[in-house]
Amino acid sequence: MSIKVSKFGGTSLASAEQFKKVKEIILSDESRQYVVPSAPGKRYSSDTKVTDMLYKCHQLYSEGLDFKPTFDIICNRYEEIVNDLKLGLDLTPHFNEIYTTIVKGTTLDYVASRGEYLNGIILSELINFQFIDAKDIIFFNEEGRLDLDKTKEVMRQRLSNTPFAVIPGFYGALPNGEVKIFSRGGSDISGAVVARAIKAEVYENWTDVSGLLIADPGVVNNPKPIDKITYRELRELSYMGAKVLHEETIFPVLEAGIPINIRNTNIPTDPGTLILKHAEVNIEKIPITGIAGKKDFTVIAIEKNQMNAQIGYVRKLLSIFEEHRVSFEHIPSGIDSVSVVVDDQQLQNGKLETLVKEIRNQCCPDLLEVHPNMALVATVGHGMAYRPGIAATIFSALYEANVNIRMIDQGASEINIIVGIENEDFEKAIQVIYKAFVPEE
Ligand SMILES: Nc1ncnc2c1ncn2[C@@H]1O[C@H](COP(=O)(O)OP(=O)(O)O)[C@@H](O)[C@H]1O
Ligand SMILES: N[C@@H](CC(=O)OP(=O)(O)O)C(=O)O
Repeated sequence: MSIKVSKFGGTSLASAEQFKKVKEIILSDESRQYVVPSAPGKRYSSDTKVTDMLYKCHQLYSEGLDFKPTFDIICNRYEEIVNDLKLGLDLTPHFNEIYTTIVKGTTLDYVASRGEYLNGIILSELINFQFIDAKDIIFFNEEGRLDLDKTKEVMRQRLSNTPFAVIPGFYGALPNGEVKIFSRGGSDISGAVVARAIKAEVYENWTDVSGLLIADPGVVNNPKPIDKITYRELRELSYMGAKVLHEETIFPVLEAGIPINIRNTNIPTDPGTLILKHAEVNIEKIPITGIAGKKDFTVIAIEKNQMNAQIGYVRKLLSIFEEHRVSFEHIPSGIDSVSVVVDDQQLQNGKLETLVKEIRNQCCPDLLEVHPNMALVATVGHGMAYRPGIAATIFSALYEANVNIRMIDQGASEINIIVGIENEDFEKAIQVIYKAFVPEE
């Protein structure tokens, strides 16, 4: 029988009202056997996610400050949900255990994971599915990377005896049994792991939008949804900032070819977006699949006469980044020039100054310039390889909007054109590229 794995994001489980919608969705289709919840997210734009409050509790405790008021707000949020759902569930023993574990000096991962843990307990009670703690079936190795083989084996065994279960997202266990979380937004990965282990027919990812949209709805007004998209296009878009799915979500399901279906909890009749190995490209209609971007990068630009003839020059340059454990996003290059694009988060605490000094010493460039406050905008789509003029359309749209392009990079895959622009031009750039490709209704 075909089985669906359904992950519900924080916005889908932010209040009792949202829990009721989730219950209806799950119980309306009995193939929805495994459910992966996130922690309660924002109920309105100025609200705070429970996960953020849990991080805050850990931070306050670590600084020797009183975390009880923040902890109480978290407990009240869960109690409100339980009361409004009229569940005869007493979460007090769980709250007490979490509180005393924090006071004993536990890890950030344990504290952050409790949002999903508590939501899992509530949801399992509401829909009458068994609760399975993710730490018993999702495993990380010593280095903190997901151990998919062990996870698949243990999870398959466990789920074969449990036809209907709720498995909290976002965390698993290290070999020593300690809780370990994925990076932020990682419940998406938990859902993909469960789907892979049981070879689900589909991995449903329920959120607050009707699928992946051509651009971020916070930047473009009412962007069109994408019906179908390939795993690779999704990977490019989510890596470049389309935050509806965690950028690593595709890896567990990729090889097995399990489709991902992004759906809207608030409008469950909408078909959403299907993410597949191959998707037909209708380049006549809209020749691109999506646009995404991120702010806050720095470009370190280097010029050296006859760089192309100096064997090992770029290797020497990149080894400086490696030595200082700084990863880079792109390295666009010319004959006598090369630029290294780095996320600002990698350059804090004096790292930028150290890198610049080392590059000057070891690579003796003719010119070294640092361009801060850069944003990257990626226009993605398989159709690009088949239709000329895509780059020209992007560049003329940006030119007409007076956006200064500082860097251009087209990966070897030909499904992605990335431009580097000033942070302040970020929104405008996405809006004009969208307008250039998507015909108005
Ligand atoms: N290209 C895009 N398509 C759809 N949503 C996007 C896109 N870019 C950014 N988003 C944002 O992602 C949000 C959903 O992701 P997230 O807040 O993590 O949801 P959840 O809580 O369900 O996991 C949407 O509300 C939307 O604002
Ligand atoms: N609650 C975690 C994990 C997660 O995936 O959440 P969401 O599904 O709401 O993005 C976070 O905020 O990072």
